[in-house]
Amino acid sequence: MKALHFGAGNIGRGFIGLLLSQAGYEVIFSDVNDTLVELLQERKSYTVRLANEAQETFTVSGVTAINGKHVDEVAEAVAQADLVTTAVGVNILKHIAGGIAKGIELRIERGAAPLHIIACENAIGGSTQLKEHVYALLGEELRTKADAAVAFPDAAVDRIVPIQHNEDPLQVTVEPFYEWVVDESQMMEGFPRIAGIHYVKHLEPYIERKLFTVNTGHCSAAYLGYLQGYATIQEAMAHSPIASLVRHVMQETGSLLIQKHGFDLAQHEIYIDKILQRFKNPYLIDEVARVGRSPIRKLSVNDRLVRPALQAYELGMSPTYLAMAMAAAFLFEDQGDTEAVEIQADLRDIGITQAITKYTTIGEEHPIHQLILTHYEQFKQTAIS
Ligand SMILES: NC(=O)C1=CN([C@@H]2O[C@H](COP(=O)(O)OP(=O)(O)OC[C@H]3O[C@@H](n4cnc5c(N)ncnc54)[C@H](O)[C@@H]3O)[C@@H](O)[C@H]2O)C=CC1
Ligand SMILES: O=P(O)(O)OC[C@H]1O[C@](O)(CO)[C@@H](O)[C@@H]1O
Repeated sequence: MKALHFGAGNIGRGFIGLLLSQAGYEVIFSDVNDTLVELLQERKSYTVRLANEAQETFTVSGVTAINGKHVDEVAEAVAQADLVTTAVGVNILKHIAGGIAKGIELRIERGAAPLHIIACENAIGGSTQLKEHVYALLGEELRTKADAAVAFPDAAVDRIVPIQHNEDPLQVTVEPFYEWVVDESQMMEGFPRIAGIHYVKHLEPYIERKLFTVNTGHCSAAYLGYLQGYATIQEAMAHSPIASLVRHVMQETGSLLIQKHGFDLAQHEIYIDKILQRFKNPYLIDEVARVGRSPIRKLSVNDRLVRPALQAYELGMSPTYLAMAMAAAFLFEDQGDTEAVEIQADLRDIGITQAITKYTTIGEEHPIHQLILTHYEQFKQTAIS
């Protein structure tokens, strides 16, 4: 069985590629990074190390790669695959849609078996978003045929894999924990289950619990850590006022999740505690710049800060800690991050009031807008204590 995975980066090699290989798939990566592609083609294997005391190491073998810049090669790989997965970044999905659309066309011409395409990105409805990009490239007749031949089940993926600075560019160090949840209600009948994936009938509670706890908490630690001058999440979380604020943010989203999805309070506290420990993992060095990356995406209406804040507000809560995290996001500067640079330019040109509305969609009349503004002004005056 062949799995074509888009994105031979940290999650691609350190999580999805590893799990699919262990489940018996021959993994073919598609990437636009020539070095990664050439090394995978040459060596056909790489190692994954667990970030714990034992430093257990796995060798993933029988893998190869194709260059994602060669669309016809990508299309042929899609046509021959038994499964397609992605971990390229949600903003990149539109760039891989062309090869996937051509591949689907080939599959339909050849009468190939049905295919599942699973986007493993930090986003609500990642596979659905990919489907929209792909379908936009197919004519009406092909779209109708694709409905019967291809499914795009949404997924939630959780494993912390920092940016790597290893001598061997293919080696990847990952935290021991992982969770991959797939919406089986969007799958086609008779598709073989993959060991290691948790299939659920309703994904929303799982993706919201993960995105609004792990990702909300993590980016809060990054933005607060940045304000305090820390370079890594481990350093930021060792500063107890930051660790305490991050817990408050997660408890705020926790109240929402418990009320909305009926999670058990005690179990959710345990979930939060475990995640705080994962952030502090002393065997990983996770840069604030990575975890805070793409602040425009992270401040957007359907992402980890604004979405839970608006939902909490609708349920009668005042999301003050989420507003604090958003305020900190507006102060995040990184010359290497085009989104952070764009926000800072807008702050100079249009000011914070209009920037809040522009990036979060939360208008000046909304109480959350005022909360963000208040925290922003406070952060500009005083350090976190
Ligand atoms: N690193 C982590 O801990 C986690 C990341 N994620 C999500 O996984 C996705 C990937 O994240 P990372 O692995 O950290 O990023 P990464 O930057 O390490 O990997 C992304 C890979 O995609 C490749 N790529 C870019 N454009 C491409 C294209 N057109 N075709 C094929 N490949 C292309 C890049 O060259 C890179 O190798 C993101 O959506 C992220 O939010 C989800 C859970 C955990
Ligand atoms: O990949 P993104 O969405 O930029 O955000 C980084 C996030 O990815 C993760 O590494 C894994 O979900 C989180 O630790 C972190 O919040």
